[in-house]
Amino acid sequence: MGKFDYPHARRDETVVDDYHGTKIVDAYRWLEDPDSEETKAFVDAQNDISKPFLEGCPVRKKIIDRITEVWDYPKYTCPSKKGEKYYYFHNSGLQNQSVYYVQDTVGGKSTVFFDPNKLSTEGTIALRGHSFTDDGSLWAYSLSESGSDWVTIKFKKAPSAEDLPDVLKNVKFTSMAWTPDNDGLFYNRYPEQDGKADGTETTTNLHHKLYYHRLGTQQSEDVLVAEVPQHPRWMVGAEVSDCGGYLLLTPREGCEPANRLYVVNLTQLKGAITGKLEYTVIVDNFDAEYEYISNKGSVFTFKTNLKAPRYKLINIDFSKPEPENWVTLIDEDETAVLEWASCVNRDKLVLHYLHHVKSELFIYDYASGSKEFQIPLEVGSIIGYTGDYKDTEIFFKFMSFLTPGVIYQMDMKQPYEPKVYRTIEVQGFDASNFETEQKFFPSKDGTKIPMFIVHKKGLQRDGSHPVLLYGYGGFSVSITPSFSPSRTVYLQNLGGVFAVANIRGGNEYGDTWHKAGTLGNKQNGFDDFQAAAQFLVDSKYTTPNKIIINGGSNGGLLVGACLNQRPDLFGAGIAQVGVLDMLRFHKFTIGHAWITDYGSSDDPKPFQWLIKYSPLHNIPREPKGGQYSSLLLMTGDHDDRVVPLHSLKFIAELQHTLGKKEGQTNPLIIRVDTDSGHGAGKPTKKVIEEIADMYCFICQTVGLVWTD
Ligand SMILES: O=C([C@@H]1CCCN1C(=O)CCCN1C(=O)NC(c2ccccc2)(c2ccccc2)C1=O)N1CCCC1
Repeated sequence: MGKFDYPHARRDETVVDDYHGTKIVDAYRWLEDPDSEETKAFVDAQNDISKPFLEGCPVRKKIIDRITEVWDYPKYTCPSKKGEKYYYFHNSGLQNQSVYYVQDTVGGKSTVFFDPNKLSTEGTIALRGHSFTDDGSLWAYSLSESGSDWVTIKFKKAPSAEDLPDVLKNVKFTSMAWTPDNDGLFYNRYPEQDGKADGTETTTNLHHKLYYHRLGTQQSEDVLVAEVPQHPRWMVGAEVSDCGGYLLLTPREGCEPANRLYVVNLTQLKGAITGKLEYTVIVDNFDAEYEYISNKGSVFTFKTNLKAPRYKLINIDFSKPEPENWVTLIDEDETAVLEWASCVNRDKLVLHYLHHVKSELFIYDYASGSKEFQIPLEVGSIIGYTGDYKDTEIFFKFMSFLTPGVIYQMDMKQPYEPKVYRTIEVQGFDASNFETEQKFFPSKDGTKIPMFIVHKKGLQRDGSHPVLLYGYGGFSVSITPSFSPSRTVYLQNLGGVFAVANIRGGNEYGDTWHKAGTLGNKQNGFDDFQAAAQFLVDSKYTTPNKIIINGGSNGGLLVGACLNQRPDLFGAGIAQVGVLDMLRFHKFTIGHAWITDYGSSDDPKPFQWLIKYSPLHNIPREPKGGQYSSLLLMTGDHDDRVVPLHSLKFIAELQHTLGKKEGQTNPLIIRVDTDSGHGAGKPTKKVIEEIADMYCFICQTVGLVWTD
């Protein structure tokens, strides 16, 4: 590998911050301005290096053609009943966005209800959220452009799909809760801000507010119904109860599984909604999360982690809301984590548990909280579910590393008999040639960590195989088995082994597991991931120079931190839309919401945690093993979840520190895509291009060999 002639980037070492007495230089602070000519020139210069390198892959065309071929299979979601009709999303294979269909009966003739592909030539306008009225006669939907978190809410009649003229702008992280009379919708928006609000800006998002929009009026007439001016970071979620009688307000401060709980009795709300809503306080602390499931009159059921880190269901009677009157309906399980619950047919509950990272699905009697039935499942994940408190049927979608998808239908009457409604198939992929193992390995502190390993059957454990090791490790996000068509190309044609380490910080074993990978414990997750790699080496799957670590978002931080700490353990890393400047992340867009997992450098103790692992501030001058691993950073110009400046500053610092060293022959490059964001809603064309570039990168750095 020839050495790279990295672009020159101005270093301004006069930019020095004082963190509680510690001086920290921030030499690439100027890269925090996405609109400066200097930053744009830096991005172009970086793409001028990465693009030729990625396109130089000798098997690039084979990779693109095979990923495209294997991707081109029909995809479906579970049908869901709204009013008298059934709706489902379907992608014929390579459509940039899935299309929303409506039909009279399940499996009957269907027509297009909404096709986002018609809204833009490149498919960069995506459906981000949507909400039907309880009777299915109206549909509110939110659209995002180029991957930004900013959305525009629009409305249609259902099932006719006739457009309504209402348009709501400046909306982000929004609830969409209809009032029972279909009069209007509760939604969230931020105050107007100076400058751009298209996803390329870095402006911080504060003062999330709840408004009520009456259908048929202008947004300027919308009523501000709730705000928390004294807590600008708080976000005010809202939900209307199944019965339509209550509005639940659930303020949160960021991403912690914890919220306050206020309630408004909508039936007592005389006349129209004209101003701030009077609410009753049920919970006024962040000790736990309370997620609404359903209610019977004033008795409300919530999923909570209150003294139950693996979650449980409780009943709160709003006529006597004091905690001493709260009743546990379904207690916390000793090992499995309650992930979600749903009321169906008014008298049943469907509960989804994660048991050693595998899905379990149960039917409970709502009134008594007694378990009635366990739905038999293969080893894998339930990744889709539809059901309604007033309907008698449910649909659920099963997926695993080697199962593209199976949708089941089940009626809520005994004897419970789930029936296969639809099997999703991928032409040319024969799952019987592969196998999935689940292993448990000890981390640095002895904690047992689960890991899934997927590979061709009959694999010789001779240390010769490349391993793509994926991780996340934060924000109570569990990484469960899922099918990826492009991964079959890596397994089949590149002879790779794929592994997912369920490191601490996720929700795999409940909130204890989450907390064990956050704040002052964040290094536990990095230790877990490094131990995963060591386990794969010791078990003779691979050798360090054949391990590629990959993660996105918080997983991008994982990759950056682990490469800094153990460049000798990893041949390559791919960090997508990563959080890499841990001292300044909270200053941009919604970054302040992550303080719940990371802490803030504004406070002395969290500063001490952060400075120890922040990727930007811990690049090794003399990397263990002789050189830094091959690194590909990926980001997009409209990523306003994790702003691109993280990746720009990190690659600049890396190339400055290591790029000129004789021994640094591994590439240190970045790919900055345009009209692209954090990931949600990314058009299929861009998804395939991104994955192809990733495979081209690992082919050329770790030395994968293509076999047809
Ligand atoms: O993107 C992220 C993290 C991961 C999970 C969502 N997220 C976010 O940054 C989501 C940002 C907006 N947001 C909150 O700050 N709280 C959420 C929420 C979402 C998921 C989990 C917990 C809270 C919320 C607000 C109001 C009502 C309901 C929910 C929400 O949507 N990161 C990027 C890098 C580090 C973390």
